[in-house]
Amino acid sequence: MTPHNEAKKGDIAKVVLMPGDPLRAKFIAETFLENAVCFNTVRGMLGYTGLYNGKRVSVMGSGMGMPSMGIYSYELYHCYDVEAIIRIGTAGGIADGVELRDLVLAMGACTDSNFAHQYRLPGTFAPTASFELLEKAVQTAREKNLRYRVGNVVTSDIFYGDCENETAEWKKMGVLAVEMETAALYMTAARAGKQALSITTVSDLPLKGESTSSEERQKTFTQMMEVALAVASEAVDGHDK
Ligand SMILES: O=P(O)(O)O[C@H]1O[C@H](CO)[C@@H](O)[C@H]1O
Ligand SMILES: O=c1cc[nH]c(=O)[nH]1
Repeated sequence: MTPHNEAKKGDIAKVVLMPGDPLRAKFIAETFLENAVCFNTVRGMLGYTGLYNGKRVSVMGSGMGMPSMGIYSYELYHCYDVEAIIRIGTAGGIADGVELRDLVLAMGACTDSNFAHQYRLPGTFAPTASFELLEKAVQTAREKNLRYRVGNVVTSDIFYGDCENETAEWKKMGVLAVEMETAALYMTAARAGKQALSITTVSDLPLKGESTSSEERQKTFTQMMEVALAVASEAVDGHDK
Protein backbone atom coordinates (compact mmCIF):
# COMPACT_ATOMS: atom_id res chain seq x y z
CA MET A 1 0.00 0.00 0.00
CA THR A 2 1.05 3.61 -0.58
CA PRO A 3 -0.29 6.91 0.79
CA HIS A 4 -2.48 7.16 -2.33
CA ASN A 5 -3.35 3.57 -3.22
CA GLU A 6 -4.85 0.92 -0.93
CA ALA A 7 -4.30 -1.96 -3.40
CA LYS A 8 -2.18 -4.87 -2.26
CA LYS A 9 0.65 -6.16 -4.42
CA GLY A 10 -0.88 -8.48 -7.00
CA ASP A 11 -4.22 -6.62 -7.12
CA ILE A 12 -3.06 -4.61 -10.13
CA ALA A 13 -2.35 -6.07 -13.59
CA LYS A 14 0.95 -5.57 -15.41
CA VAL A 15 -0.74 -3.14 -17.81
CA VAL A 16 -2.82 -0.20 -16.59
CA LEU A 17 -5.02 2.16 -18.64
CA MET A 18 -5.09 5.66 -17.13
CA PRO A 19 -7.73 8.24 -17.98
CA GLY A 20 -7.45 11.56 -16.13
CA ASP A 21 -10.96 11.20 -14.80
CA PRO A 22 -11.52 8.41 -12.24
CA LEU A 23 -15.16 8.15 -13.34
CA ARG A 24 -13.93 7.32 -16.83
CA ALA A 25 -11.97 4.48 -15.20
CA LYS A 26 -15.22 3.26 -13.62
CA PHE A 27 -17.00 3.51 -16.98
CA ILE A 28 -14.29 1.44 -18.69
CA ALA A 29 -14.35 -1.21 -15.97
CA GLU A 30 -18.15 -1.48 -16.14
CA THR A 31 -18.35 -1.38 -19.94
CA PHE A 32 -15.38 -3.42 -21.11
CA LEU A 33 -13.93 -5.57 -18.31
CA GLU A 34 -15.26 -8.91 -17.08
CA ASN A 35 -15.24 -9.62 -13.34
CA ALA A 36 -13.88 -6.15 -12.57
CA VAL A 37 -12.85 -5.62 -8.95
CA CYS A 38 -12.22 -2.15 -7.47
CA PHE A 39 -8.75 -1.97 -5.88
CA ASN A 40 -8.60 1.70 -4.91
CA THR A 41 -10.94 4.36 -3.57
CA VAL A 42 -8.36 6.56 -1.78
CA ARG A 43 -9.01 10.22 -2.72
CA GLY A 44 -11.70 8.95 -5.09
CA MET A 45 -8.98 7.86 -7.54
CA LEU A 46 -10.85 4.73 -8.58
CA GLY A 47 -8.90 1.73 -9.87
CA TYR A 48 -10.19 -1.62 -11.16
CA THR A 49 -8.73 -4.90 -12.38
CA GLY A 50 -10.65 -7.26 -14.66
CA LEU A 51 -10.38 -9.32 -17.81
CA TYR A 52 -10.39 -8.08 -21.40
CA ASN A 53 -10.35 -10.82 -24.05
CA GLY A 54 -9.30 -13.16 -21.26
CA LYS A 55 -6.27 -11.00 -20.32
CA ARG A 56 -5.85 -9.25 -16.97
CA VAL A 57 -5.95 -5.47 -17.39
CA SER A 58 -6.29 -2.64 -14.85
CA VAL A 59 -7.71 0.83 -15.27
CA MET A 60 -7.18 3.72 -12.85
CA GLY A 61 -7.60 7.50 -12.89
CA SER A 62 -4.44 9.63 -13.00
CA GLY A 63 -5.99 12.93 -11.94
CA MET A 64 -5.15 16.13 -13.78
CA GLY A 65 -1.67 17.52 -14.32
CA MET A 66 1.91 16.27 -14.13
CA PRO A 67 2.24 16.09 -10.31
CA SER A 68 -0.81 13.84 -10.06
CA MET A 69 0.25 11.61 -12.96
CA GLY A 70 3.79 11.62 -11.51
CA ILE A 71 2.58 10.24 -8.17
CA TYR A 72 0.24 7.54 -9.48
CA SER A 73 2.48 6.30 -12.30
CA TYR A 74 5.54 6.22 -9.99
CA GLU A 75 3.67 4.09 -7.47
CA LEU A 76 2.28 1.75 -10.14
CA TYR A 77 5.72 1.13 -11.66
CA HIS A 78 7.74 0.97 -8.43
CA CYS A 79 5.35 -0.37 -5.77
CA TYR A 80 3.01 -2.57 -7.84
CA ASP A 81 5.39 -3.96 -10.51
CA VAL A 82 3.33 -2.52 -13.36
CA GLU A 83 5.16 -2.87 -16.69
CA ALA A 84 3.14 -0.62 -18.98
CA ILE A 85 0.80 2.35 -18.57
CA ILE A 86 -1.41 3.62 -21.37
CA ARG A 87 -2.86 7.08 -20.81
CA ILE A 88 -6.25 7.64 -22.44
CA GLY A 89 -7.12 11.32 -22.24
CA THR A 90 -8.57 14.33 -23.94
CA ALA A 91 -6.54 17.04 -25.66
CA GLY A 92 -6.92 20.33 -27.45
CA GLY A 93 -5.99 20.01 -31.13
CA ILE A 94 -3.64 22.75 -32.34
CA ALA A 95 -1.99 21.64 -35.62
CA ASP A 96 -3.67 22.31 -38.96
CA GLY A 97 -5.59 19.24 -40.05
CA VAL A 98 -6.21 17.99 -36.52
CA GLU A 99 -9.97 17.85 -36.15
CA LEU A 100 -12.43 17.34 -33.33
CA ARG A 101 -12.73 13.65 -32.36
CA ASP A 102 -9.38 12.68 -34.00
CA LEU A 103 -7.10 10.38 -32.03
CA VAL A 104 -3.66 11.81 -31.30
CA LEU A 105 -1.03 9.19 -30.44
CA ALA A 106 1.77 10.95 -28.59
CA MET A 107 5.09 9.82 -30.06
CA GLY A 108 6.76 12.57 -28.02
CA ALA A 109 5.75 15.09 -25.39
CA CYS A 110 7.16 18.62 -25.08
CA THR A 111 6.45 20.41 -21.83
CA ASP A 112 6.50 23.80 -20.10
CA SER A 113 6.96 22.05 -16.74
CA ASN A 114 10.07 21.71 -14.59
CA PHE A 115 9.38 18.02 -13.86
CA ALA A 116 12.64 16.82 -15.48
CA HIS A 117 14.71 18.97 -13.12
CA GLN A 118 14.65 16.13 -10.57
CA TYR A 119 16.82 13.95 -12.85
CA ARG A 120 19.75 16.44 -12.80
CA LEU A 121 20.49 15.84 -16.48
CA PRO A 122 23.26 17.74 -18.25
CA GLY A 123 20.82 18.73 -21.01
CA THR A 124 17.21 18.47 -22.13
CA PHE A 125 15.36 15.14 -21.97
CA ALA A 126 13.00 14.22 -24.85
CA PRO A 127 10.07 12.23 -23.40
CA THR A 128 8.93 9.57 -25.89
CA ALA A 129 6.41 6.73 -26.13
CA SER A 130 7.39 3.07 -26.06
CA PHE A 131 7.70 2.12 -29.70
CA GLU A 132 6.19 -1.34 -29.17
CA LEU A 133 2.99 0.12 -27.68
CA LEU A 134 2.83 2.94 -30.22
CA GLU A 135 3.25 0.55 -33.14
CA LYS A 136 0.41 -1.65 -31.88
CA ALA A 137 -1.85 1.38 -31.32
CA VAL A 138 -1.21 2.62 -34.87
CA GLN A 139 -1.93 -0.83 -36.28
CA THR A 140 -5.19 -1.04 -34.30
CA ALA A 141 -6.33 2.46 -35.30
CA ARG A 142 -5.65 1.57 -38.95
CA GLU A 143 -7.54 -1.73 -38.72
CA LYS A 144 -10.50 0.09 -37.16
CA ASN A 145 -10.32 2.74 -39.89
CA LEU A 146 -10.16 5.55 -37.33
CA ARG A 147 -8.91 9.09 -37.94
CA TYR A 148 -5.60 9.36 -36.07
CA ARG A 149 -2.40 11.39 -36.03
CA VAL A 150 0.98 10.42 -34.58
CA GLY A 151 3.48 13.04 -33.38
CA ASN A 152 4.36 15.50 -30.65
CA VAL A 153 1.99 16.80 -28.01
CA VAL A 154 2.72 19.51 -25.46
CA THR A 155 2.07 18.69 -21.83
CA SER A 156 1.27 21.94 -20.10
CA ASP A 157 1.04 22.87 -16.43
CA ILE A 158 -1.49 25.51 -17.41
CA PHE A 159 -5.11 25.10 -18.46
CA TYR A 160 -6.24 28.71 -17.97
CA GLY A 161 -3.19 30.55 -19.30
CA ASP A 162 -2.65 34.29 -19.00
CA CYS A 163 -0.75 34.47 -22.30
CA GLU A 164 -2.95 33.83 -25.34
CA ASN A 165 -0.07 33.06 -27.71
CA GLU A 166 1.52 30.08 -25.98
CA THR A 167 -0.42 27.43 -27.86
CA ALA A 168 0.25 29.14 -31.19
CA GLU A 169 4.01 29.05 -30.47
CA TRP A 170 3.88 25.26 -29.99
CA LYS A 171 1.91 25.00 -33.23
CA LYS A 172 4.85 26.60 -35.08
CA MET A 173 6.96 23.59 -33.95
CA GLY A 174 4.52 21.09 -35.46
CA VAL A 175 3.00 20.07 -32.13
CA LEU A 176 -0.34 18.36 -32.68
CA ALA A 177 -2.22 18.87 -29.42
CA VAL A 178 -2.07 20.19 -25.86
CA GLU A 179 -2.85 18.22 -22.72
CA MET A 180 -1.50 17.96 -19.16
CA GLU A 181 -0.01 14.55 -18.21
CA THR A 182 1.91 12.76 -20.98
CA ALA A 183 5.41 14.18 -20.36
CA ALA A 184 5.27 13.16 -16.68
CA LEU A 185 4.18 9.65 -17.64
CA TYR A 186 6.92 9.25 -20.25
CA MET A 187 9.64 10.54 -17.92
CA THR A 188 8.51 8.39 -15.01
CA ALA A 189 8.41 5.34 -17.30
CA ALA A 190 11.87 6.10 -18.72
CA ARG A 191 13.43 6.46 -15.26
CA ALA A 192 11.77 3.22 -14.11
CA GLY A 193 12.81 1.34 -17.28
CA LYS A 194 9.13 0.61 -18.04
CA GLN A 195 6.73 1.19 -20.94
CA ALA A 196 4.26 4.01 -21.59
CA LEU A 197 1.97 5.35 -24.29
CA SER A 198 -0.45 8.25 -24.37
CA ILE A 199 -3.52 8.19 -26.61
CA THR A 200 -5.75 11.25 -26.62
CA THR A 201 -9.01 12.20 -28.27
CA VAL A 202 -9.30 15.78 -29.52
CA SER A 203 -12.11 17.24 -27.41
CA ASP A 204 -11.65 20.85 -28.49
CA LEU A 205 -9.71 23.16 -30.80
CA PRO A 206 -8.51 26.01 -28.56
CA LEU A 207 -7.15 28.14 -31.40
CA LYS A 208 -10.49 27.97 -33.23
CA GLY A 209 -12.81 28.04 -30.21
CA GLU A 210 -14.52 24.77 -31.17
CA SER A 211 -15.42 21.86 -28.90
CA THR A 212 -17.30 18.54 -29.04
CA SER A 213 -20.65 17.89 -27.44
CA SER A 214 -20.77 15.55 -24.46
CA GLU A 215 -22.58 12.94 -26.58
CA GLU A 216 -19.88 13.03 -29.28
CA ARG A 217 -17.15 12.84 -26.64
CA GLN A 218 -18.67 9.70 -25.19
CA LYS A 219 -18.65 8.02 -28.60
CA THR A 220 -15.10 8.91 -29.52
CA PHE A 221 -13.80 8.17 -26.02
CA THR A 222 -15.08 4.65 -26.62
CA GLN A 223 -12.94 4.34 -29.78
CA MET A 224 -9.85 5.45 -27.86
CA MET A 225 -10.62 2.97 -25.08
CA GLU A 226 -10.96 0.12 -27.56
CA VAL A 227 -7.59 0.96 -29.13
CA ALA A 228 -5.95 1.12 -25.69
CA LEU A 229 -7.55 -2.16 -24.59
CA ALA A 230 -6.36 -3.88 -27.77
CA VAL A 231 -2.81 -2.64 -27.08
CA ALA A 232 -3.07 -3.65 -23.41
CA SER A 233 -4.32 -7.14 -24.14
CA GLU A 234 -1.32 -7.76 -26.41
CA ALA A 235 1.14 -5.99 -24.11
CA VAL A 236 0.31 -8.40 -21.30
CA ASP A 237 1.32 -11.40 -23.39
CA GLY A 238 4.47 -12.80 -21.88
CA HIS A 239 4.39 -10.82 -18.64
CA ASP A 240 0.98 -11.36 -17.01
CA LYS A 241 -0.77 -14.69 -16.78
O1 LIG B 1 -9.30 14.06 -20.13
P1 LIG B 1 -8.03 14.03 -19.31
O2 LIG B 1 -7.37 12.70 -19.35
O3 LIG B 1 -8.22 14.50 -17.89
O4 LIG B 1 -7.00 15.05 -20.03
C1 LIG B 1 -7.16 16.43 -20.24
O5 LIG B 1 -8.28 17.02 -19.56
C2 LIG B 1 -7.85 17.73 -18.39
C3 LIG B 1 -8.16 19.20 -18.54
O6 LIG B 1 -9.51 19.41 -18.73
C4 LIG B 1 -6.36 17.49 -18.26
O7 LIG B 1 -6.14 16.39 -17.41
C5 LIG B 1 -5.97 17.21 -19.70
O8 LIG B 1 -4.78 16.50 -19.87
O1 LIG C 1 -5.43 20.07 -21.39
C1 LIG C 1 -6.28 20.28 -22.25
C2 LIG C 1 -7.28 19.34 -22.59
C3 LIG C 1 -8.19 19.64 -23.57
N1 LIG C 1 -8.10 20.83 -24.19
C4 LIG C 1 -7.16 21.75 -23.87
O2 LIG C 1 -7.11 22.83 -24.43
N2 LIG C 1 -6.27 21.45 -22.91
